[in-house]
Amino acid sequence: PAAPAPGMDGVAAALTAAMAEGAPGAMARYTAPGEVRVRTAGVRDRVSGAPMDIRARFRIGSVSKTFSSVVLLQLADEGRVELDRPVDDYLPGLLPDDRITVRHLLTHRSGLADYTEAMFHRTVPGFEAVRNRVFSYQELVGLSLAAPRTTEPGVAYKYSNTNFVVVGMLIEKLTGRPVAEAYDSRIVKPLGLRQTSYVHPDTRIEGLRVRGYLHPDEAGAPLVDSTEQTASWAQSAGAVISSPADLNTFTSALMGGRLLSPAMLGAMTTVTPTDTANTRFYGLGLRRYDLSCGTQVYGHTGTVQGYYTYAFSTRDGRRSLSAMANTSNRGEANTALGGTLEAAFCGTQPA
Ligand SMILES: C[C@@H](NC(=O)[C@@H](C)NC(=O)CCCC[C@H](NC(=O)C[NH3+])C(=O)[O-])C(=O)O
Repeated sequence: PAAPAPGMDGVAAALTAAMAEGAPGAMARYTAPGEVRVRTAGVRDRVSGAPMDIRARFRIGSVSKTFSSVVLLQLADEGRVELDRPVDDYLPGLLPDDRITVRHLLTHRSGLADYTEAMFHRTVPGFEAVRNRVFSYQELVGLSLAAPRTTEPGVAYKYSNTNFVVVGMLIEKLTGRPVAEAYDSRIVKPLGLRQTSYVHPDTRIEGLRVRGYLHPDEAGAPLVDSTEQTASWAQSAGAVISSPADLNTFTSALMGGRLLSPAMLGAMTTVTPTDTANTRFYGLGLRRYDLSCGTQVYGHTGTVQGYYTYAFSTRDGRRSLSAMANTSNRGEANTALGGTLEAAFCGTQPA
């Protein structure tokens, strides 16, 4: 039997709490030198009753932003893009303000409005309106530019999916190839991520999958199975599909220095605070959470219809956690799932 793992009891409690808040199922995978620990809870399919399965694939939402950031930072390492140059130098005329730099996109300091706020103001109607639609990057940027900018460039942090849509456009302009090929050749293949794919605009999750269930805005209304969608509203800001093991491999490899030069990883992990409590930070397409035990973890969170994701590692990449619950539009479930971080990295017992 495995050695006692108090942290994993806390992880299991967090998964149970996420279910109590409305997730049909949840799971987490924790890796440390010489150990892999797994907890699963509930179901991955409410109709068949199939139990949650740690091998299953799901939509990782904005954890995709870290994949996109890694590709762009590799291009910066290769001298093919400069972070402090205006986006206008690379995508002339796309943005209305040539003071917006590449770094402003990666740090959410561009001031470009987030088109998803209007798109998903009404959760289920908004989702149903776009779940089978295919958008061009240009259309998504157009939706953003129809709304007022949120800040002068560089002045303040304001999270916006638009920033990583433009990052996707930059990657395709600089490489001359679709962003899917960049993920594949620069991350998926080198790290052997067999469960990770970018299939936009295909709506299916191939293979062993977790079905996602969206909570409507109306209390008591039935869950909506949101598994199949193009995720075209998100693309390079949120359309990657992966698994717990692949997310552990990805965040560990990133923080362990396998994907970027030490200088570029240093730039990526140079953060500014995003909360008043000074425990949440953002770098370049990367979040930092400062946990109660003093451990700092780096990675990203994800929210896409039917799926909440956390994928984080310690700064040296030696310890990593990925966690998922197959629901969304239910903040309490997301917060409960987030409890896996403190439990796993700080070894806390259940509350
Ligand atoms: C915040 C998160 N961001 C992401 O993962 C990106 C890709 N997702 C969003 O911007 C949320 C879109 C609406 C989700 C929908 N909500 C609504 O429709 C609300 N009316 C839902 O909860 O499924 C992150 O960076 O961690």
